[in-house]
Amino acid sequence: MNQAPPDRHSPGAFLVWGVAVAAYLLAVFHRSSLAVAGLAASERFDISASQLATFTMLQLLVYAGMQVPVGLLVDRFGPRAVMLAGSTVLVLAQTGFGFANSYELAVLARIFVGIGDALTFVCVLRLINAWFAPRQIPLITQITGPIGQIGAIVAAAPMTYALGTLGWTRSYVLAAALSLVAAIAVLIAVRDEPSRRTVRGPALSWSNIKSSLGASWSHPGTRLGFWIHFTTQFSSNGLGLLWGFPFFVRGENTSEGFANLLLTVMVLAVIAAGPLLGWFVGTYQWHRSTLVLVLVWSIMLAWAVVLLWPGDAPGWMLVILVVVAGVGGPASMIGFDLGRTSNPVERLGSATGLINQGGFVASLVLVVAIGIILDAATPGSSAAYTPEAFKLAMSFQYVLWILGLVQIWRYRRKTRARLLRDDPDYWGQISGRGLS
Ligand SMILES: N[C@@H](Cc1c[nH]cn1)C(=O)NCC(=O)O
Repeated sequence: MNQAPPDRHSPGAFLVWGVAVAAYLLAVFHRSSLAVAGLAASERFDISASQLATFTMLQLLVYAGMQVPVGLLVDRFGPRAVMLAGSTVLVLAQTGFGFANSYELAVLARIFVGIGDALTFVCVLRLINAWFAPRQIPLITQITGPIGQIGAIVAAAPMTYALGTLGWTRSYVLAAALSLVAAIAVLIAVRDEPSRRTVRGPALSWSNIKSSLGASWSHPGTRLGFWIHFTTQFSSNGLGLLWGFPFFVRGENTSEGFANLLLTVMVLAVIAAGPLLGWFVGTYQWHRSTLVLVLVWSIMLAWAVVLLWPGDAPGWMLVILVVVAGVGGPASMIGFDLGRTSNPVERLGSATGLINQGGFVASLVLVVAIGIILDAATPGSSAAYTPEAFKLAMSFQYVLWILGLVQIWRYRRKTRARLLRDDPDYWGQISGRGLS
């Protein structure tokens, strides 16, 4: 007889989750710790703006490229071991970045920051699945994403202060020390499952890898998760990671102070929206992708108003834009919920890794495309980009949205059909509350 799923989390779940989320928050902190150090980095390594942007692009590239291997590692060695490796790599990489005295060494260190960062998030989701009851998982997952994003805020002011008072090397070594504390906490407090400190999956042979990835990817729910992640988060990532500040200041003629305020409001919207979306996803499972469609249309509409506004869009409209675009961040977490309900727990790592590539690939394409369009639309080698060039560059987002929406539409139909085929009673079990 099938056992009913537990209704409550296991004892100790919040301790394990708290430590894992702290390690993830620190990973986001390291990911973002260069954003405020741009000027100091330019001076230290004697580099141009495009060399500086290379750091961000490389980090995104490494992060996205690592997701599938990381997912496989989590399924093989369990989240505890992989998370421990992630925190350790971050300690070494940030220390290396602190001592790097050439651009090449700094790039190498940043690549390892990307690797350590990539090793963390998939583990957190796997731990949530092992420790919480199925009905709690959507909410806890949705809260996790935004809490992690607080790392980006924490990176801003304290890092600026540390760089100003302690100098480059000591600031980055101090930042590295935080992840050393996280590594020790993971070692002591995290267990892969309530009943076992460590779990081990099948050996990583080619045939196992092929069958695990093949099985995850062939389920339309994993693909739907990928395209949801792809379509929802690139707009806020593009603004937050690189282009938001220059777009507001040069493209919309705001003051620098207001541009910073807009980026802060965006992070606050991310944090506030997480629990609301978590509640919705947990309550209306059947309507997960409908919510995503409505949110993506809203983001597209807000951008259309700003880009088509004659002259500069008013400040209040820019506030609406960052709030609506910001909600896309937590909305991308819905992709992971699709991965969860479409894959058995032994394949959750690889499914999560596949899905998590989506948003970061889209963000990378956007960040690069905006740079290329800005350069092409600006005469000579000048970096004095005009508002018109910015409007054209930001319009590139519609290419990604249209591609993403078509794929979401296709795979949501297939996912619904597959879930009902696998379990004809699925609708009966969740009706009134909700599918994809
Ligand atoms: N979508 C993000 C998380 C998020 C939640 N709210 C805003 N952003 C995501 O994919 N996270 C993975 C990671 O490593 O950060």
